[in-house]
Parts: sequence; structure tokens; C-alpha cells
Amino acid sequence: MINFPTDILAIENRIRQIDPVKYSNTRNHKDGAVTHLSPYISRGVISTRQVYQHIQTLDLPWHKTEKLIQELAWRDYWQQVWIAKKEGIRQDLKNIQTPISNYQIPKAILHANTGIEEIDIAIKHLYTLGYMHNHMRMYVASICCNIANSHWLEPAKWMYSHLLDGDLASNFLSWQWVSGAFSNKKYYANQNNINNFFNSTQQNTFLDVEYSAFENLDIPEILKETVPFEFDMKLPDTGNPKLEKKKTTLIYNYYNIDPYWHKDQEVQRIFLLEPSFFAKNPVNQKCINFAIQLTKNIEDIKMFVGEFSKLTEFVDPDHIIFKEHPCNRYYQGKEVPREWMSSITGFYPSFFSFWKKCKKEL
Ligand SMILES: Cc1cc2nc3c(=O)[nH]c(=O)nc-3n(C[C@H](O)[C@H](O)[C@H](O)COP(=O)(O)OP(=O)(O)OC[C@H]3O[C@@H](n4cnc5c(N)ncnc54)[C@H](O)[C@@H]3O)c2cc1C
Repeated sequence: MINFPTDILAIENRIRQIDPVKYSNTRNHKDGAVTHLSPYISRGVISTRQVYQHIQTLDLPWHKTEKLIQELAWRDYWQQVWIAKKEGIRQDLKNIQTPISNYQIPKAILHANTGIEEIDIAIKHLYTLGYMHNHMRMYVASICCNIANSHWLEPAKWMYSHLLDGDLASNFLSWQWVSGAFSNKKYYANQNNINNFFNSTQQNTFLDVEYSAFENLDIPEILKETVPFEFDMKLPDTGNPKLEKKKTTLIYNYYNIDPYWHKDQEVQRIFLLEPSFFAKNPVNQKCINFAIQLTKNIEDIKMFVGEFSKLTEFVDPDHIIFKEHPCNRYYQGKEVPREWMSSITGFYPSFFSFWKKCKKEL
């Protein structure tokens, strides 16, 4: 079973294990050769550029690596949408999702008892592992939004809260894509599709229908009971670390745990966990622990649990440096850029218009 080590050498080793050819032939399958790198990209430990540069060293023809590079570009694309739309990613961006029967989550999804064996197994794995296969994320989102007619936001928050790779842009915008709020067509998958890609043989489930039946499908009994997303999240209680007010200070956070950032320089390093951010975007203890473990790759980093405004009482903003990211627009100090795979920035209404431009550079 897959695991997610936090030591930087193990993470770099995982990059070296990428097989772009096998990836493109198998990525949609349960046991496909996917990279399992997303928790490290989401937490800002490695960048899409770094993965892309490794792929280039393999000296493979473009057509054999294109699929994986394209998936990496999806990551950058959603980030650019987030930068452009800001908090707007929490709302239906292109179309209003319809029909909606509730703004909650089907209880059967939360309790992993939809009756669809592979879905239920995958949700239990999500709870224990903090990971779910991309195709399975699409199935789960489709069941919530397009079969149970739940608005995408609450189930998206639920999934985000359990993923080690939780990334608000990839998450919310993918949910919008599945539900038709960021695409012109809802995504459906039937039981046959799940059986094909997830090696099962189940029949007679609520998804065991022809595609033509989906538009007018009644909400199955098992999905009718819905519950709100409620999460009581606790951040570690560390007390205030000893800080130097006038020392050059690098701010790390849930989206930036880059161990090579100004490595070997004599600076103050702070891992900032802001209660207001996590109150709005809660994650489970496993996710917080994972992030904290990742900071162990950074020497002498100190954890500060509190708001940025509180931190500035201890460190002068003139001495603060932070990486550009939509979740920390309000930081004060010097903002420096993140690493991207290409130089293409800005909002593109569709991934393929963005990809067309990226491709020219890659
Ligand atoms: C409903 C839904 C919710 C999602 N929520 C998240 C999330 O919270 N965080 C997150 O990182 N990804 C999310 N994704 C995207 C995708 O499922 C994961 O990035 C991918 O499954 C991660 O596994 P991997 O690293 O093995 O991916 P691989 O298939 O090995 O892909 C390599 C890398 O490409 C990028 N990538 C691949 N597929 C996508 C995609 N569809 N969208 C954006 N980037 C992609 C990721 O950075 C990934 O690490 C979501 C997708 C869906 C459909």
C-alpha cells in the first residue's frame, strides 16, 4: 500500500521513480503508475517545474511524456485561476450548478456505505491514508453533485479536509469541473466504468445504468440523507517561540514547506499556522502532522501558531520574506515568486487554451 514519507531524500527518490510512459498508459486505473507526488507539490516541498525538469532528463520523445506534463500543467492552470479569481473559487465560476437538492453531503459518502464497493473502499482509504486516486475523486464528486444533487462546495470541503495533498484550487475547481460549474458538461461514470478501471465486477447498483439514463435519474434512496460538513479542528498549542525582531525572516506555511529555499543562509525561519485560515479551510490532524513532519527537512525552523498580524509584533515586516500565494495575499514584507513550469500567467477560460500556450514553451 502507498505511503507518504516526509524525508526529503525519500521524496526526491519518488521523483526519480516516475515512469512517464507507463503513466500515460495506465493513469486512469486503480493500480496505474501514477506519481503520488501531489502531497509534496501541494505542500510546496517540490514544484511542478522540478518534476518537469526531471522528466526532461529522461530524454524521452515528447509524445511519451506529454500526458504527465499536461497533468502537471493542470496544477499550474488551477493555481492561475485561483490567483485571478481569488475567493471567487468558492463560488460557481462559469455556470450555476443545477439541479441542486441540498447544500450538504450525502451521509452514505461520509460513512463510506454507498453500497458501491470500490467507492466505499476508496473513502475508507482516504480516511486512513489521506490520498485518493484522481479517477476515484471524479467518481465520488460525480455521485455527490450529479447523482445526489448536492452543491459541490460542502463535499469539496470534506474531501479537502482529509487529503494530504489538499489544495484549494485543484480541489474546488475540480469539483466545479465535475459538477458542470466550471465546464459545459457534467461528468458521469456508470458502474461499468468503475468496474473497468477499478477491477471490480459489481452489478445492480444505483450506478448500473446506461449513460442516457443519468440526466433523469431519481436520487437513489441511499443518497437522500444528507448532513452538513462540520469539523472541529485543533492546531498545536506551542506557545510563542523566541524570535528576533530585526533578523531576515522567511515565512513558511501550509502551502510552502520548501526545504531548499535560501538553504544554508543565516536567516530566521518560521512555520506559520494561522487559526483563521484553518477555521475557514479545516484539515484533519493527519494533514497537520504531515505538514509538521515535512518542516523537519528545514533546519532551525520555528513553529508560530497565530495570525500574521500577531507575528508582526515579534518580527518587523521590513525583514519578512514570503513566497507569492493566493492564501497569503495579506502578508506584509517582501513577496518573492513561486516556481512554475512555464511563464504563462493569467486567467484562461479553459485548460486547453492555457495548455496551448504552455506547450509552445516546453
Ligand atoms: C474532485 C477532485 C478533487 C481534487 N482535489 C485535489 C486536491 O485537493 N489537491 C490536489 O493536489 N489535487 C486534487 N485533485 C487533482 C488530482 O486528483 C490529484 O492531483 C492527483 O490525483 C494526485 O495524485 P498523483 O500525484 O499521483 O497524480 P499524477 O496523476 O501522478 O499527476 C502528477 C501531478 O500532476 C498534477 N495533477 C494530476 N492530475 C491533476 C488534476 N486533475 N488537477 C490538477 N493537477 C493534477 C498533480 O500535481 C500531480 O501530483 C482533485 C481532483 C478531483 C477530480
